Formats: sequence, C-alpha cells, structure tokens
Amino acid sequence: MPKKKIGVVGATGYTGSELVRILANHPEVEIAVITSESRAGEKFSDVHPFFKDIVDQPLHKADKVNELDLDLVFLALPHGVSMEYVKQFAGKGFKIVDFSGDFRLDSPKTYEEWYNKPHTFVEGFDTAVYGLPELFYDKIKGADLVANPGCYPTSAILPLAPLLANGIIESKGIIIDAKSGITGAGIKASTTTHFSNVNDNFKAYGLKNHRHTIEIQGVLDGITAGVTLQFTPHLLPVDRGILSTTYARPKGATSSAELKALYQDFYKDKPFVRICGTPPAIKDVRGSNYCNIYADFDERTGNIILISTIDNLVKGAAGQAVQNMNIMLGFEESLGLNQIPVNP
Ligand SMILES: NC(=O)C1=CN([C@@H]2O[C@H](COP(=O)(O)OP(=O)(O)OC[C@H]3O[C@@H](n4cnc5c(N)ncnc54)[C@H](OP(=O)(O)O)[C@@H]3O)[C@@H](O)[C@H]2O)C=CC1
Ligand SMILES: CC(=O)N[C@@H](CCC(=O)OP(=O)(O)O)C(=O)O
Repeated sequence: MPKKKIGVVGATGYTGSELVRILANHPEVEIAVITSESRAGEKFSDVHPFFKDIVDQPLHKADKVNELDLDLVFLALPHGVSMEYVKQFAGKGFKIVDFSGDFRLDSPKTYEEWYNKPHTFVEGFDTAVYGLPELFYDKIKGADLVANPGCYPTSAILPLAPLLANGIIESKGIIIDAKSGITGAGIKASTTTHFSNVNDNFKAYGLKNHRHTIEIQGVLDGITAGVTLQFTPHLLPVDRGILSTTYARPKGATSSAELKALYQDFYKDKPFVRICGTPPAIKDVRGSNYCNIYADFDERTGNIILISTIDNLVKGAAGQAVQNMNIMLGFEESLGLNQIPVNP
C-alpha cells in the first residue's frame, strides 16, 4: 500500500513541530507539505534546528495544499485563523484535524460567547467531531473534520468521564485545579510568558471564564446532563506537562479500591490511559501520548480526588491528533505513537 499523503499547516509553532517529530517516524504516512506564512521558502530544519538532516524539506505557503492530492491535513494554527482554512479547504477531498478550539464547542453561539469573536464558518459545526478517541472512537472513524481537544480538557475529561458515565458523582460542584507548562501558551513571547515572569514563579489565571471551562463542561454534559464545574488553570515554570487535580462529591458510598477497579475496567482497552497506584508526575508522561490517572477517596472529607497528567504537546495536542489520524485513516490507533516518556 502506498503511504498516505499528509499536510501540516502552521509548522513553525510548538504543536506543529511536535507533530512533525511524531509523523517523521510514522510507518504509514509521508509528509507531503509543511507550511508557514512567515518563513515560507526556508527549510523546516532552519526554523527548528533539531530536525537538521532529518526533516529538511522546504516550507510552503498554505495555498500549496490546494495544488496537491492529499489524504489528510493537520491545522496547527491559532483559533480564529483555523476556521478560515477549514472553510477554504471544505470539499477538497482530504480529511482535516484541527488543533484549535474553533469547532470544539456545541454551537457557533457558545463559541462567540466564550471566545468573544464571531465565527466565520458555522457550517463546520454540522460535521465536526470532538476528537477524544477514548470516548468518541466510532464517530472519529467516519469523520472528515475532527476538532482535536484542548490540552486542559484532555487532562480533565479523561479522569471525570468514568465517574459521570457510571453515575458515581454529583454533576454539580466539580472542581478542577490544573497546572500547565509554558509551551501551552504557544511559541510567541508575551509579558505573561517572559522568562522572569515564569521562572521561579507560579500563578493562577483565567479565573471563572477560561474558554476551556465550557469545553470541559460541554463534553461532560453529554455524558450526564447538568454538569457545572469550576476550572482554574495555573502556569508552571516548566516547558511541558499538565497536572490536573480534580475534586468531586460521590452520590453514595465508595472507596479507593472500588474507584481503582472502576477506572481499570473503563479504560481496559485504551492504549494511552494508564491507571496508577500512586499520584502521577508530569515527568511520568513527558514526550509521550499517555494520560496517567490516579483516583482516591478521602473518608474524612467525603471527597473523591483525581490526579491526572499529560504532556500538553503530545496527548494534549500532536499525539492525540496522530491518534485521531490513525483512526480516520483506518490504521491501528497507536501506530507511530510508541514514544516512551522522557524522565528525567
Ligand atoms: N501549545 C499547546 O500545548 C496546545 C495548543 N493547542 C492549539 O493548537 C494550535 C497551535 O498552537 P501552538 O502550536 O501552541 O501555537 P504557536 O503559536 O506555537 O504556533 C502557531 C502557528 O500558526 C501559524 N500562524 C499564526 N498566525 C497565522 C495566520 N494568520 N495564518 C496562517 N498561519 C498562522 C504560525 O506560523 P507562521 O506564522 O509561520 O505561518 C505558527 O506556526 C492553537 O490553536 C492552540 O490553541 C491545543 C492544545 C495544546
Ligand atoms: C499555558 C497556557 O497558556 N495554555 C493555554 C491553553 C492551551 C491551548 O492552546 O488551548 P486551546 O487549543 O484551546 O487554545 C491557555 O490557557 O490559553
């Protein structure tokens, strides 16, 4: 079988380069085109020197995609920009995995409320499928447009889904306290991401209105109606990794042992979810597509405590995107995604 032809649009950013790192070792695909608007004409390895002698192909403007016969295109672009490309590429005959939040929510109205900007391709909502393979494998299989989940939502939805699906917890009052490494903010420097504001520092941001609140709530609400949750993100002084600590109230009696058995059963056939016996660390998943989950019950307070870790650039973005691609193109879900975590 000839290899499938892939396009990567927006490859000068963090998730785009991480995607190329994974695709370069994928046995069934070839990267037919890599694009950049700002660095077109240069080599990919000039922009990302760690690819020297590995991926030296030239960067093209995104219009080049229209000239090629591709099987699937990844859009690793900012939200607001991505929707313009989905619109331009609609009906071209290739599948799309969009890294942005442009098609993750339930409607253009919800998007406009939480992103504070108009949506310019509302038709995309008719076909877009939320690309969390552990929950939506069958829909992803037949999708032409997959909205790759946000990094924080991946780290929060995976630990909460088993509890809501089995009616174990109250749907109101869930608290998600999440911490992300700085690459979650993208490659462009800002005051927030300035070295001296991140190094040796730690802070909360986006209180009450971070756009991932509605993404997490919307997906969980599809499992159990009436979910309301508090989501507070924090910026960690590390390159990559997300650790989410989630608190929920059980509806009835439960125990740590019962929870562990529930999680092991819920994720028994899922290659990238690992149920842990002790709270996981971000280095336990760094550079890999794993999501590590630890679930516990505190008899004193009556709270269920969940700790989950992912690498925001891999299971939180590029790895999950390749997992979706595998499913969409009919490959084994884990093909090309066998990276072992880098620790230390
Ligand atoms: N970083 C993370 O951990 C995660 C990111 N995401 C999402 O993935 C997407 C990419 O994120 P990330 O890689 O971090 O972002 P970066 O800021 O690192 O990169 C964005 C890329 O988009 C391109 N770009 C910017 N503006 C335009 C434009 N107007 N037209 C065409 N291309 C443009 C840039 O390349 P050039 O200017 O050279 O064309 C750049 O390569 C975003 O939607 C983000 O929200 C999702 C989950 C996790
Ligand atoms: C640390 C950090 O800044 N993280 C980003 C979220 C990561 C992301 O890219 O999310 P979307 O794909 O939904 O835009 C933030 O809080 O905005």
